[in-house]
Amino acid sequence: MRLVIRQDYDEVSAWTGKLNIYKVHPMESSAHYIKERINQFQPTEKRPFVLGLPTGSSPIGCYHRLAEFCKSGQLSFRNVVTFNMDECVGIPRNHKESYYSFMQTHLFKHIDIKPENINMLNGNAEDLDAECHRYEAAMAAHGGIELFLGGIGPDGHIAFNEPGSSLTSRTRVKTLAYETIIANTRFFDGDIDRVPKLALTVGVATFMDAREVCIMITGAHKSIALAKCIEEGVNHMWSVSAIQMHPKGLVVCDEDATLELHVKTVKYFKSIEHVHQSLIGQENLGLQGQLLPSDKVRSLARLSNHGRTLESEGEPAKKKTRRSLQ
Ligand SMILES: N[C@@H]1[C@@H](O)[C@H](O)[C@@H](COP(=O)(O)O)O[C@@H]1O
Repeated sequence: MRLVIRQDYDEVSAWTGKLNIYKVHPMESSAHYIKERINQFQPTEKRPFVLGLPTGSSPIGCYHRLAEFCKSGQLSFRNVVTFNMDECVGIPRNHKESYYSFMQTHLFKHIDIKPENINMLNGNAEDLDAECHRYEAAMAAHGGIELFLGGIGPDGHIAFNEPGSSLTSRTRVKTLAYETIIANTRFFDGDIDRVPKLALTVGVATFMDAREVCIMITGAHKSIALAKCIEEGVNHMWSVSAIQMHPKGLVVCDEDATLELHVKTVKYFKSIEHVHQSLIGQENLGLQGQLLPSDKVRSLARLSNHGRTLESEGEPAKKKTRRSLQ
């Protein structure tokens, strides 16, 4: 799993062009990352790129940047098929707080996606269980999800997989946690009676089945969840922690979200990114395709080893060990 740390929400959403202290390659932040993935895939009508999408405040900046890419001709959604991860039960589709409306407002009406390529769960279906089965079958019929983008709640849930959700869960009807219902009153004029208590959601296993997953985590209020996700074991009480089992998992977070991580963990992932960029993003380091000079590699290695004794420039390890034993 990779952890990419950006300065703030804007940098997590989309690289803005300004350099941060780590001078990291633009494609690493969410919108650029998605653009690169879709463009590299070279989707066609017969072989579309299948993208999983979340709602919430976390992806809004990323969606706006994707729309800009589309307008400027750097990206097209013509051969992209999308599957949203969840939907509330019992809210009319055109209600301003339905996830359908959210997606129209923030992404779909600004891009060139074909309406028939948009897949969303129907929270008003007569048979909700059958609707969930239909959704799983539709994803499978498209060969599965290529890249699933996600956000999390402060309690570490992905989609609506509230704490205690089975890590093998599939798309299903879910009762929302009291905290989530309270959090959602902000969308319903503070009136708890109007807040949906049920939702349809992809399962943890549905999400993790994607060939690649990318989770955006911003804000100090999600820092405990990030620490649980990164530094502790896989645990159904923090469903996002299942990402540890994913062969291609990426978490993009801001500095605020790292508050509860060990300094050592933050330094470790930053140093890994340095080395990674030295191999794939040379232009940002001013290197035109050649490998980093050895002194740079040595100083990066020192960083990534958290201060453990390392051979220093030109000095054999043996000599250093002897000296430190004296
Ligand atoms: N079902 C959604 C999740 O998919 C989302 O990740 C979470 C956090 O939302 P936000 O990004 O606004 O913090 O809210 C809801 O619970």
